[in-house]
Amino acid sequence: MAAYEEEVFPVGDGMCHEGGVAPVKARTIHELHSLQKKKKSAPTTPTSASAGPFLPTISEDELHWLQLQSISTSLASLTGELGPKLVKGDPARKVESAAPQQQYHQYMSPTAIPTDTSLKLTHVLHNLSPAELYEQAIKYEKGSFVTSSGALATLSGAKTGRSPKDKRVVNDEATTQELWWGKYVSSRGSPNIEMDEHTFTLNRERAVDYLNSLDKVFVNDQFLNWDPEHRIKVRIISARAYHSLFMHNMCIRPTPEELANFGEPDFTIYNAGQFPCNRYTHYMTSSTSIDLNLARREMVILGTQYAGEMKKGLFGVMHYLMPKKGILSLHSGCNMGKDGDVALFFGLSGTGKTTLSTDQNRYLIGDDEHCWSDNGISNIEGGCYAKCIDLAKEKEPDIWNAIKFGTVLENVVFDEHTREVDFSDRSVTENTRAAYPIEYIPNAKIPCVATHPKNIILLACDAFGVLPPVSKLNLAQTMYHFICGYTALVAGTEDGIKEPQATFSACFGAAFIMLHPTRYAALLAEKMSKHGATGWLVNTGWSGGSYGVGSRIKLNYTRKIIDAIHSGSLLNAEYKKTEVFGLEIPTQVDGVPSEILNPINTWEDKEAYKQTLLKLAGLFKNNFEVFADFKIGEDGSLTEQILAAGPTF
Ligand SMILES: Nc1ncnc2c1ncn2[C@@H]1O[C@H](COP(=O)(O)OP(=O)(O)OP(=O)(O)O)[C@@H](O)[C@H]1O
Ligand SMILES: O=C([O-])CC(=O)C(=O)O
Ligand SMILES: [Ca+2]
Ligand SMILES: [Mn+2]
Repeated sequence: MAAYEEEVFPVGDGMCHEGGVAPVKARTIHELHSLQKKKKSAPTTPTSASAGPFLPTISEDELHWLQLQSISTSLASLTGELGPKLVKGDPARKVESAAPQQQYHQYMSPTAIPTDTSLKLTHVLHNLSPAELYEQAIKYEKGSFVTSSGALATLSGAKTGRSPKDKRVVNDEATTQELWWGKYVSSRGSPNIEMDEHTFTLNRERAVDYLNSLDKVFVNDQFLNWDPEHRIKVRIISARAYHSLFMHNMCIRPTPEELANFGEPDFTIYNAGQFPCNRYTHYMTSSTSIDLNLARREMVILGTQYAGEMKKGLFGVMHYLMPKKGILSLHSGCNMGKDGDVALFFGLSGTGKTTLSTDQNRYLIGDDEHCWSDNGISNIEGGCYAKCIDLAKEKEPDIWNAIKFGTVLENVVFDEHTREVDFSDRSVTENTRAAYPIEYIPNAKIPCVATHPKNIILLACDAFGVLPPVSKLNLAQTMYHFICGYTALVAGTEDGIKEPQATFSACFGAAFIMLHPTRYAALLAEKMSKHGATGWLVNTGWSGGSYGVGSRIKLNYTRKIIDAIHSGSLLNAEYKKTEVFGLEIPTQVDGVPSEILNPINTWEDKEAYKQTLLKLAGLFKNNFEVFADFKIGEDGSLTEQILAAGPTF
């Protein structure tokens, strides 16, 4: 009581103090604000072994100067004009003090002629932290909100998925020989449609001009591939905080020391997604263009703001660079058991790579993109990209809990007042996504590397409902199904689609591969036999009938099947061979009703089952015809076996 009275009625200096606490140590509001911020540190991906203290060898001013010089060079036109005049920091923060020469950097070419662009200042927001990017997004980007769990909800605009038909690759002296070229996009064909160097330059100029016309650009300098021996330095220049935060989460984040020593990037993305390409430009068939120039090591994005375009664009680059070194790049998830057994999860979009590699009983190495080298497996990325349509806390607790501060939530719908997300709402798109740093999964293994895999799990979401929930594959069958890359989903949003749509996508990722599929297949066969890995085919799709009659296999059953693969118990189970596809199916799996293991048991109409099975077998046969002429590996001896591993009917 006495103490309380003393606070309210202070005695001593005779002045009236409010609350009696020590007064703030500032005399002006400006001074007060300057007290609020401490010296900044760069956000990083944690490394298990501490990198040691950051000991800069040059001053911070010099470092910023060098970084701006490098970025100005990236943004300079190829015509030899002046590069943009760059300054670090938010344009909303005034740069009044110090002489302008010390403030900005500009790329100078000897013959440079000033242009209006080269006279203005562009602010560079270089490797901002998630908090800074949140502020940028919320202040300046319509459709950006903090959700009740702290994630940043954003809209990707008109495009809510990738645009494979708008991808172009420069056909030059080197690539004309090396790449797997296609003329048009089909689900089974090559994704690489050519463009020439000149047209690339036109689109590059368009993107660079757009970016240089802005008051500010975001620049991310980051890494790909957790194997230090094969790491790639990437720079992403973009116009939206959403894009910068997405890549911050998805690529590997440098330590302050690594950022100081970053130097020049190995690959640069110019993301001018808000600005369309010019439809009158040669090779353009829409207002969207995603252009890859492997010689220049550059990618240009025009006319789409979907962030997955950057993620998968870089994946394509890895699919080119890695096989050149004998390293296999894989569209797969990866996790590791407590005893060190490693599993890969292959599968097309929506088949369960992220869901099944995120397992509370195992260490997560990565959910989507890996390399298999002589050193073992390494994740390419620093984050995960989970589908979140119908996400439920009980079924996928780790993914649910990862949707917190720092996570980008794309195209979800939320309560306007509470900001609670309704994961079942498909109003914007079916393809709602969460992008979060990998360390948001509690049992992620950092660094994200592992030994050679013991199990290779091929995931197919078979909406025809005729593939068994699990089958054991021999090497030839594994190769056959890897080359086929089958899945069949039902487009949930489109009216009237009752029939499942079969998709065959070579190597479970034809949209991203750069070389002929047999090149990757040969590497997989070589590595699987060398390291003695076992292949499995897991159907995460329909049971008890096709889509419309049956239902999707319970996630809980699929998890039990995966558990039995990991533990080794399924390897020693009793097997029966199926007709047509010749798949070895177990008679029993712990925690799974035995009758569902052979799909015919779950179909009421056995005749319909047989017809559907033959129909799917026919689709497999047609698809494989284009690969029948190719030899796999040096002597091609595996080719005959692979051809024989398909369905017979
Ligand atoms: N039995 C099942 N097994 C796996 N996933 C299931 C199952 N039943 C339903 N699902 C749902 O299917 C979806 C699988 O999506 P997931 O994000 O794992 O795809 P992905 O293979 O990682 O695709 P992408 O390459 O596009 O990221 C999830 O939404 C998951 O909840
Ligand atoms: O790239 C995307 O948009 C999502 C993804 O992982 C895939 O489709 O394989
Ligand atoms: Ca995924
Ligand atoms: Mn993917």
